[in-house]
Amino acid sequence: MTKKPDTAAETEAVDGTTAEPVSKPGVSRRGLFGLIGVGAAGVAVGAGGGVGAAAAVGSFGTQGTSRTYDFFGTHQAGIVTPSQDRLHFAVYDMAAGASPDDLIALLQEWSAAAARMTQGLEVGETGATGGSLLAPPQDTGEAIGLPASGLTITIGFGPSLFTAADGTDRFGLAASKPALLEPLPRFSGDALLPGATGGDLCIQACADDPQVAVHAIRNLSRIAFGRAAIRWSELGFGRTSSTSTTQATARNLFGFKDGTQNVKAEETKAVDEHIWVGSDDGPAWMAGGSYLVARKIRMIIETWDRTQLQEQENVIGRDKGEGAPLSGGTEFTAIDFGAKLATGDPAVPADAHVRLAHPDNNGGARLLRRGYNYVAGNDELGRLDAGLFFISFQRSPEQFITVQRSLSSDALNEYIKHVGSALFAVPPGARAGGWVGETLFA
Ligand SMILES: C=CC1=C(C)c2cc3[nH]c(cc4nc(cc5[nH]c(cc1n2)c(C)c5CCC(=O)O)C(CCC(=O)O)=C4C)c(C)c3C=C
Ligand SMILES: [Fe+2]
Repeated sequence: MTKKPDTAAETEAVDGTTAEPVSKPGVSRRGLFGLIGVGAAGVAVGAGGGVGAAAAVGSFGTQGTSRTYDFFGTHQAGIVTPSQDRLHFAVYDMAAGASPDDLIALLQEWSAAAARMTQGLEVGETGATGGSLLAPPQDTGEAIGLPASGLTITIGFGPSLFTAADGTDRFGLAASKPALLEPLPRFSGDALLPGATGGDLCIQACADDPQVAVHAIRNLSRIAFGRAAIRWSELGFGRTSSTSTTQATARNLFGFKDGTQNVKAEETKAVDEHIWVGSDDGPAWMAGGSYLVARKIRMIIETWDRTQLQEQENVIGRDKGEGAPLSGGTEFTAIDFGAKLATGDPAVPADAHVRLAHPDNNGGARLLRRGYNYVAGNDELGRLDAGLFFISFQRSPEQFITVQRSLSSDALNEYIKHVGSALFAVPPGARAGGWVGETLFA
């Protein structure tokens, strides 16, 4: 298997934010911390500011894994940022009795810690080992020696943060709730589990090193202690979408190229039209933000693996090797939905996934998909508990709802089961030194 090299680190920013991918060889937490500790002259370490210092690197080497993305910017990083290899996605519920001030303080502390971790710095000034021997360290320490690894941290607000299930306005936010921020409707075939559904807040941590992503969620959860606790979380590997034309298309667990027709960061007009909330969309605090849909989709791997190749290709509507549409051409050839086989049947079947998901079939709706594979061992029958942790960003939840409704007759449904679901409003990025959610509380 050959893969195009990932050149994102060498390209200019595709994020539409200040979150430029910057390759900084040789910068690791241990090295930075050492430099900070001795007050190294000329080394800028402001929150979100990169540090250009040479130091020992962790076990993952320098190239590719040392890239950094600014936490601060017009939009939050982790949306049009070239999708990293790994995900740790965590959903939190606020503690019973938590006050509006607790929520504000939490968002401020999360933002400050995120700004440091995304630059490859430890949480807190004294980090994992520089503080008092009589106090718990500020940082948990498992990322010492590891570079930033392209870490992005993206924070979102669930419907229940604004109005609890019992109608309570716990944080005085009910009047600020976006009209469309409601739990997603029930879709045909949904088999949702409470342990992978809903929640007050989400954090999407993506990185090219799983330990860096897990370290981020662990430390943010630790900061939340007493104010919010994890409701459910998911680990993902092997990005199933490319979000930049600089990236090769990856494959999902069914072995198909996934993300070919994704919205890509370089399509700036499409990104503005389909992904970022506009200033006239309302509410004002969401301008520059987006909506995140998470769907945990179990894939019935064993059934799929016993299915003929031709059937697999008909289900998707593309060939398995090249990823080309069944109407002909190569991977990026536009699909010709009118093309017919010699038999007179459509080349791309009426119930093929790509036909039903295509914007032409959905009033022009497009999504920025940013999902990951997951494998959580096996079930009691020895079947893989595996699938796609689907994430999409869109300007309005309606875009996802339209496409998902269209997929009710998808041939793929025989091989998948939606077991988790959540929707979050992702506010715009924070100004330098500010915090995510500041516009909501302004
Ligand atoms: C509601 C949105 C979508 C869900 C849920 C979804 C699940 C899902 N998809 C695949 C595999 C593929 N999807 C592909 C394309 C594709 N999928 C969606 C949306 C959802 N997919 C869209 C909008 C598109 C693009 C359609 C187009 O414009 O042509 C493809 C083809 C390659 C590609 O273009 O990305 C594959 C393969 C699985 C396995 C899955 C659930 C487990
Ligand atoms: Fe799909």
